[in-house]
Amino acid sequence: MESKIVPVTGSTLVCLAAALLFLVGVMRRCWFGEKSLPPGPTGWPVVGSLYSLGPRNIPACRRFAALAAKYGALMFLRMGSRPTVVISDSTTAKEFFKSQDNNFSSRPRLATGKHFGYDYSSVVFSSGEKFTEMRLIYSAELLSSTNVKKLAPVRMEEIRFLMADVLRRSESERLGDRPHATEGLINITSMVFKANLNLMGRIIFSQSLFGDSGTVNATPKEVENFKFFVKSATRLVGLFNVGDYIPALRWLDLQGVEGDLQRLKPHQEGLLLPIIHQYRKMHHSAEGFSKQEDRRVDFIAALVAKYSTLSDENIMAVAIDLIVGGSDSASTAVEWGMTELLRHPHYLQEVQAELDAVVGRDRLVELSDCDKLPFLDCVVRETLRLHPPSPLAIPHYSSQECTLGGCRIPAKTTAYVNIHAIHRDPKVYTNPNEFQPKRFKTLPSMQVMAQNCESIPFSAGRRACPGQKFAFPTVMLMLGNLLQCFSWSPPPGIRGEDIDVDEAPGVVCSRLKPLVASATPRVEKSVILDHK
Ligand code: HEM
Repeated sequence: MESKIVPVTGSTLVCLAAALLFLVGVMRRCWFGEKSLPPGPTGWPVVGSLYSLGPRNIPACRRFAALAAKYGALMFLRMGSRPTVVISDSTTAKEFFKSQDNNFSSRPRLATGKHFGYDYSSVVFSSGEKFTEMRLIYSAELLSSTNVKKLAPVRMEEIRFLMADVLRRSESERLGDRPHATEGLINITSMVFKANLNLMGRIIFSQSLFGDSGTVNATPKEVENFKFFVKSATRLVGLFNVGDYIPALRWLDLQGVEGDLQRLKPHQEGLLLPIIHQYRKMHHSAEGFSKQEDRRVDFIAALVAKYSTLSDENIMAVAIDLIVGGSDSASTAVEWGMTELLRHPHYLQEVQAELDAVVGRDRLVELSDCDKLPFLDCVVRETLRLHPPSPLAIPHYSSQECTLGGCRIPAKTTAYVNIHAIHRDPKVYTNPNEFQPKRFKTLPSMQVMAQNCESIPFSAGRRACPGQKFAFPTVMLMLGNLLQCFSWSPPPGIRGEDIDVDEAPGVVCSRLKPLVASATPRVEKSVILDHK
């Protein structure tokens, strides 16, 4: 019989090579007992599972949770060319933070870290020695227990400004100053965001960006540009930028992310650079900072005075970390707290009854009251459980191959801790999708639940939020004072339970649409306005 010679084409070679690779893989596993990767979607060549995640208008934490329901609490997928694991329950999270905390304490290098983190030098975006150095500076100069105590009066002042703002607005509503009914409503989302941004501005460079507290040396245009920068930065940090996951496509900048990042640079630097230069000049002047009373809790002043090795860019990077990360997450928590209380008026009344009993109506709620307000504490914990502001934390990145849940995780894997999924685990929480603050009356303390990774709104391990000690009371005090000073009701014609809970897609999971409501003062004006 005549033997047929099959011509060797390019595609035959590719098939042969693929078969050979597969065989080698199987043999390695047989001979060396190599563990397999965690289960997960197969994905496509080049794009991996990037486009299998579902509609982009749904927050990524929900898309990952839907996939985890199919593949399990430890899931492996390729986001473009990046190997990625997603952790979706407390058992796996506990193992992750216990056995792999060091290994996964880096951050993947994404375009936002290059631009906002000035070449990955900020706390949020840095890895390795730079991260250790920056975290130490944070602890020493800003977020230690002593410093957090020093910041309390500044926070109280900004909370008072917020109450005064709401009061003014509610009065103009009642006096019918506004031609359209909706114009007089309180836009809780924007007012609380403004208050938190002002608070972070005060802490970082002694200036508020809105209103008249502090001393703004920048021109109104520079301030406007900076506000625009903060809003845009939050949006950009929240995107899955295709160029980060498929490096070959980076130059195409399909979503325009790199372009936007470049364009924002003058906006962010227009305000920050002159402040840093002014501080450097003051530091070298004969008077130094000693006579600048109002700068005593100012973070940039401390960095300029004590860390001469930090460049202007390093300092801008940490300022941006704090402004973008600190203001948006805390205001998101307050807006969700108000949303749920408006949806559940009996809880709103219960908090107000507790405030009346403990604080009374002739002063504002202060930090020293927080320990005596157990129901308000439950409301804040339940809000952070059901609506964690950073539901996927910030991606972690491994340096070495390791084992997790009995599976092999390759080196250089990106890890997402799905806090949203962990907080809705029916094994830990009954009716996990419902807002039931009372559940925390019987559940263990916040510390114990954090150690067990059952309640981790601030994440856990080495990269856990360093702002927690400041942020939790901030949320409690903003919410407490909004409820103490005002009676709240949904906009006319809308029932509480009909207020939507639609989420914006992004790293910080805020409301999709701003929360608006009617407010009527329930304390004398003087309680808010007359302050010695
Ligand atoms: C309710 C408010 C807040 C929540 C829920 C929150 C939550 C988080 C979460 C989940 C992370 C990621 C941790 C990880 O990657 O595993 C984080 C990181 C961070 N947060 Fe917060 N945060 C809040 C407020 C603040 C405030 C007020 C500040 C500053 C004063 C702050 C500063 C930071 C910084 C600098 C990081 C990066 C830490 C690192 O990369 O090592 N946060 N936060």
